[in-house]
Amino acid sequence: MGNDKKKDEVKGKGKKRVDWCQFMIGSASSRGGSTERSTRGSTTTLQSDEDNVNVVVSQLRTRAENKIHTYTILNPYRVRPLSEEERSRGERQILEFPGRGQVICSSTVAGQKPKVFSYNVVFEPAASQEDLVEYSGVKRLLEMAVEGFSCTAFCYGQTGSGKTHTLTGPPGLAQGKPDCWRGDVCRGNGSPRYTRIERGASPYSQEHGLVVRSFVHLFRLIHERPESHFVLKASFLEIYNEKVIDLLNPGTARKPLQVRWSKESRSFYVENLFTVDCEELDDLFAVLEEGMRNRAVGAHAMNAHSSRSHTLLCVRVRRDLRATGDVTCSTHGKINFVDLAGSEMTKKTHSRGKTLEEANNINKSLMVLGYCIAQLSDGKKRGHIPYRDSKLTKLLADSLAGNGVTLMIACIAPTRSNLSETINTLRYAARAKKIKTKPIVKMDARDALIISLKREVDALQAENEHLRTALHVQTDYNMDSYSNRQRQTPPQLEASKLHQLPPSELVELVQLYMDDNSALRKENTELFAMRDQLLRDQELVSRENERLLKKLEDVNSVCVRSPIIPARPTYSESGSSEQPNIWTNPVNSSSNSVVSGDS
Ligand SMILES: Nc1ncnc2c1ncn2[C@@H]1O[C@H](COP(=O)(O)OP(=O)(O)OP(=O)(O)O)[C@@H](O)[C@H]1O
Repeated sequence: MGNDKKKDEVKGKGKKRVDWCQFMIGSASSRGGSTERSTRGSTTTLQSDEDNVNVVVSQLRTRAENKIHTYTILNPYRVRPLSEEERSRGERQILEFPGRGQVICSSTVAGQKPKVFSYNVVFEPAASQEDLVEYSGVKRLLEMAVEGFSCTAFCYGQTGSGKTHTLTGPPGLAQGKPDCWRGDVCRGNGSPRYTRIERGASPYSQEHGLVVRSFVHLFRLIHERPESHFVLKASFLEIYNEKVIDLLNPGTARKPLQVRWSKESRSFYVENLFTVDCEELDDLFAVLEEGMRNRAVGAHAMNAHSSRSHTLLCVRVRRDLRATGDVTCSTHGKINFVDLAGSEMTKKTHSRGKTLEEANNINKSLMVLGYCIAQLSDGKKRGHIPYRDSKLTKLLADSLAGNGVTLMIACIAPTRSNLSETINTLRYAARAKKIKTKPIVKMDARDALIISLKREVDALQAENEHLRTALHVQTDYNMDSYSNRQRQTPPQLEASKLHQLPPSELVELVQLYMDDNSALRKENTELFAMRDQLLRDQELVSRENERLLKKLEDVNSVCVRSPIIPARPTYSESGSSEQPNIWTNPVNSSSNSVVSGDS
């Protein structure tokens, strides 16, 4: 009851935004052509050749969809522009972008060589939020979530490097107009530096980040699949000082939620986390708005609106679709958006008191994440992975090494004063690039079983059709041969007339019955032998069918999304004698040999 009221409260907050959402959808699609300009045009904001980007995305497509089961984590990185404050201090951008996904960090020590890092996708300071959505691979991630994969997009990097900006835009945008901050105390912690965002109408903004744009794209994908029924549920939590707090139910700040291990799904989950059914795009916006308003934000020397917690916004996508015939199955995909709190050098941020405690907790959990990434990326001597050492790594375990697909966006600041943190982030990213995950579609065990049984039944029906055809020919032939060659059916007499027959005719009749009986017994033995032979043949056919079905499934799974191969293999037409028919019973020849043996 309380939950329902809360759901209505959260969802109701998004309702008045209908115009904004519709406008967003219209605007986003109408702007589709302009992205080309930003990658190829004179400004060259996205510093990577398009082919490179496409290679990344198509690798993801081929591997995940064809269930080849290894996938390298995508990790583009984004360099934020110099801030006004940095400019006023006379700081300069020290990163160079020579092209082909390279970034050069000039050394601060005289005579030392500059460090060169190389990536698939680099977003230079002038890259727009739209570029990020178009070329980071997040659209592909959303498609995969709709198809039933577990996907995660997260931003990491030092404090003030632009993680929150990349995910949700400038401070306050996801909740209302930017820069509409008040001096309210957030979450009653007594610190005047903690601010609460004033709500207000938020018109469409170019500054909206990955999350809002992803929501719009997600709904577009759903509308493009009218054959399926979708159910979306969203949750939003934060990990603040190693405590899990439900951002849609901030009362949990007093009684943090527990992270538990599920034996069934073999992953960690948050107990009693509030989830909201999202039937409309507005509902998702409402979840984002509510969560962003409740998250812990603070100020320190390096960022006036610094996130003091890690947040995880999860949208679960259940898809009910007709699998084969009248069987419906459900896939369970999800997309997580994770905004990590930034690593901090407390000397630089001048953290004290509460901010210092937060910084220590943030740094500790990021250090555990770093260990996990280092272990996972070391393919050969992969040892114990310390997921259990922090709440963050417990909740990201599945994204990092499980059955998920992950996009890690490394955010970096361009100035000399941040060089050592920048190099750390780039090293982190280089390690993360080596991690492999094994994406699989999540499906109900019951649904998966029904589908496989249905397939088996279809295959057996086809097989039986073959066998029935083959058996008809043999049975008719054999019955004919018996009646022609061996059996002389005795005349049918009524029992009452038997005693009227003369003894000689009676002897003859008994003889006839004895012959017929022995012929039938012989026929019976031969039919049994034939039945055994057919059972053996059937066994062979079944095995062959199983093999062919497996092959067919393999071929199908390889072809199903390939742009060059038709979605389904074309079976050879019945009239064509050149190509072997995939359904031809390979044991026909052995069945025939039974027949020829008999004749
Ligand atoms: N690409 C960008 N374009 C314009 N401004 C940006 C960009 N990236 C970041 N900024 C600005 O830089 C400031 C710091 O960014 P942001 O708060 O997103 O950093 P952060 O990495 O999330 O920091 P923290 O870890 O402390 O939360 C913000 O004012 C933000 O609007």
